[in-house]
Amino acid sequence: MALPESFMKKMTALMGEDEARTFFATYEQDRALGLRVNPLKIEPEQLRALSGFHLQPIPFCSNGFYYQEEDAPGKHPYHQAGLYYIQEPSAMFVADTLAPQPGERVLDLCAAPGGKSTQLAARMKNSGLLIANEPYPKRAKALSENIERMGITNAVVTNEMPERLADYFPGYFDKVLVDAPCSGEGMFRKDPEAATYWSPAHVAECAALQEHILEDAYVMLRTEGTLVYSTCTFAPEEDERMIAALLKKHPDLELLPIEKYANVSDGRPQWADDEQSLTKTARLWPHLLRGEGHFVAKLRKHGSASSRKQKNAASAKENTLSDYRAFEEQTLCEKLAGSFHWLGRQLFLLPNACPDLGKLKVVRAGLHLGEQKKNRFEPNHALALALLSDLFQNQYALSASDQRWDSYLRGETLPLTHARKGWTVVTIDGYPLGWGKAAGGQLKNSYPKGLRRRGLK
Ligand SMILES: C[S@@+](CC[C@H](N)C(=O)[O-])C[C@H]1O[C@@H](n2cnc3c(N)ncnc32)[C@H](O)[C@@H]1O
Repeated sequence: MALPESFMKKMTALMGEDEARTFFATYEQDRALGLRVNPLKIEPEQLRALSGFHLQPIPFCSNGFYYQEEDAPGKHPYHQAGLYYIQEPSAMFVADTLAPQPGERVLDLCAAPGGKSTQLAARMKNSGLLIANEPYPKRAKALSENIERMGITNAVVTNEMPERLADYFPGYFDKVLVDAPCSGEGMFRKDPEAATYWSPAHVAECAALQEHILEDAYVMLRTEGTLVYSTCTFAPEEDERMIAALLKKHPDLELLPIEKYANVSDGRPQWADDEQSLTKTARLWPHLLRGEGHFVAKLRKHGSASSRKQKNAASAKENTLSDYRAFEEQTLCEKLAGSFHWLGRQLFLLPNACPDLGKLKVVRAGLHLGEQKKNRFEPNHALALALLSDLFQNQYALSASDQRWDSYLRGETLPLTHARKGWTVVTIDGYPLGWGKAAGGQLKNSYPKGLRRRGLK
């Protein structure tokens, strides 16, 4: 592929001719394709056995696998069931570096379309609070759909600028990820268009934006909290130099070592201020491993953090839940417990100890249970995707070898062989795909209109 000339000159000056030649040669090779198995729903061996995909472990990411183009996992109904997330292999290294634990408060500040958020939530085992934020509304919607598909229940998706969140959540988070908007040099193979709008000026603009975002992230970190900063670019201005400047500005930040294995490399201090501790940062290079370019830095904040007293979000009163409870009794095998919360007529089950979300623009608040209609409750798609199939009383079982799944995902009505009525979950080899409503010998299709046929044929 054609690379911008000034990019090639710059990389040659940085790397030296020999390394630059090997590096540029990767642009003539096919990129590696990756998917990450969703441990909230399935184990890798089960997926391999069920799907027949040609999966090979990605050595630098737990649950990450290379697949072959012919597997076409994006067109498979298991994708719609949230059994995996298709993700660039090197990008999978980042969330494991932050390593969030169940029960923690975690912020993913630049989160769309959700590769890293869904990986963080899986590591948190749906326990604790993940705020997944994206300032662009359309991208926030895509993020929210991916959170839903993967069956994540502990995430609040917000659509805010970082500075507004920083006013709201000073000193609040145990862990913060800034997967920054960047000049994308590491993705030229995946997204050749990115190479066409590359320029030195764009690198400088990105660096200026990243500096602001990092400042807001710093404010939101509690004392002894951990920050991970990542980009998918090679530009030192956005990588080592960004971290060198951040450390100078905030001497209470400590750069932490990142464990390097499987050809993940050290950052390059000689491209910044020669501060040797920058070797603790990590670089993933396409000529050294099977994946695109990435940079990752991990830091701890030792200084004090100002904080704001946070109220918890108000719980709905039980007497407002009667239609939901009637639906639950007829449809689910268990009563759901926790903090129920109304946003207008939409009912959510909030993550534990969810803060009051006040005037923030919230796209999703935990598990979206459904909508209050006149005298009845209608379930949301998210509820079907968040529970395991044995928690639903009525199931319509499909298999990947039976093309009726295609009709279902296209929004068609399915025939029934029994007279049972009511909300029914449609499954694919035992994994929920969505809702249907049984009546008059048919299963009416409730697969969301906006998702129909997406990624299919
Ligand atoms: C590298 S992408 C994030 C990818 C995502 N973390 C994932 O793994 O799927 C950077 C994101 O930052 C968003 N962004 C752009 N400007 C921003 C800003 N000022 N503050 C926060 N995020 C911003 C972009 O819209 C984009 O979705």
